[in-house]
Amino acid sequence: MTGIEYDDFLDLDYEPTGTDLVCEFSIAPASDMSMEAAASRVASESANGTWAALHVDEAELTDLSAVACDIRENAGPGGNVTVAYPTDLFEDGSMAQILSCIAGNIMGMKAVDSIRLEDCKWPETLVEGFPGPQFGTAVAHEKLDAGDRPVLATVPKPKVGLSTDAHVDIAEQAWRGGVDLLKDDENLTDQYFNPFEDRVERSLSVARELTEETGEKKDYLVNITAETDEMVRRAEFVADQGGGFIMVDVVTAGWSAVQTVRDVAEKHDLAIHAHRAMHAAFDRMDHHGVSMRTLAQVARLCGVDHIHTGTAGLGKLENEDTPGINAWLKSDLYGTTDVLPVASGGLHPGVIDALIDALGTDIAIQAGGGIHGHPDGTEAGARALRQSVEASMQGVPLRDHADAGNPELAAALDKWGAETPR
Ligand SMILES: O=C(O)[C@H](O)COP(=O)(O)O
Ligand SMILES: [Mg+2]
Repeated sequence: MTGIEYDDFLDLDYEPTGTDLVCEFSIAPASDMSMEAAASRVASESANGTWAALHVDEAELTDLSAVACDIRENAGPGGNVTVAYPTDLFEDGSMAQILSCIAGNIMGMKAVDSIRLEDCKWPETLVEGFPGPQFGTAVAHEKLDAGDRPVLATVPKPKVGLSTDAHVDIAEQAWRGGVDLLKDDENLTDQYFNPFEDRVERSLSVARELTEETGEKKDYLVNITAETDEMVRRAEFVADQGGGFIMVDVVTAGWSAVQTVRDVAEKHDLAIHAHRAMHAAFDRMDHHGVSMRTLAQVARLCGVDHIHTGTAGLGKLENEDTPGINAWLKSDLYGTTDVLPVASGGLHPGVIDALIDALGTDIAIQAGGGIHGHPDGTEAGARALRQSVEASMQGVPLRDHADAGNPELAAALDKWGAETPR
């Protein structure tokens, strides 16, 4: 018999192996607990331990213990802890099971006042169990005609309440003005004022007309978010109607549902746009929860092609490490396809130069209010966005480009300047 106790989960001499999943946590221990005591409890509870010392017949047990192997204390309370998990702890290809370990019970333990999962280093053996994205950044030329510029998208506003007629009319103007993609908002799914099937059928029919008219491929990020079987049905409907993209609210729908949709997407050659509504419930507090960086990693493994990663502080959302997250999404991960990061939330033509400076051109830019709030309407707003992208890519100051025969950009700059909205 062997006794398994909390101390067994702490080994500061342990070097993680190439098959360990290595997680970085920031931890504030409970006031009566040392960092070592809190770290060993975190490693224990997230792997195979519990609060009581256990007496187990070693012959009957596969050792799946995690190891708290590095502790860096901060000047203030708490610090960072590295925990290494053996791959065998995890079920192949089950994101739900992985998260129930590394971001499960430990988030609420008394042993820590707060705990945040900051980052993960994923071993190849775990990554191989997931499909990863099908298209990633390649959507810009494989499914669209964006070339080297950012992919441009717009969400009709108000986000809900528009009739299908109004929705399709706005879509037509936006496509004609120069965006590549119409996008549903995160809370527009299948409501009576704008039913799913009618909206999809009519919008995609207009997308085909505008593709013909403009010579640029136009498509639609259709929000299929619903109960999982219904999402599958909606994805199939989009494919039947000739659409190339589906959108899922990945956090509210759940990662297992995303995994199911990923399989269906492959059968129908659909790219997946991930909206992250509710992410901030996990990642907004810098001392507790799960970082957006980690959520983005999870999304890439589960196989989304695009994901929202913020606006580097230039839009309406809280500033976050958008450049760092985007770099991870495009980094080498044992040959896994990359992900196209989406900048969205309070963007308008007057901030596009700064956005491209911060994030480069290999992104999607979504502007809702920043297009439809243009003084001359949606089509002018879309033109202004496109002109702003052109200027930024040529290194021409936005005002100079506006004055050089781009009145739509001039009107947008007169209205918004370079403000970052709140
Ligand atoms: O879903 C989104 O990303 C938004 O609806 C952003 O809208 P906005 O561009 O008007 O802020
Ligand atoms: Mg939205």
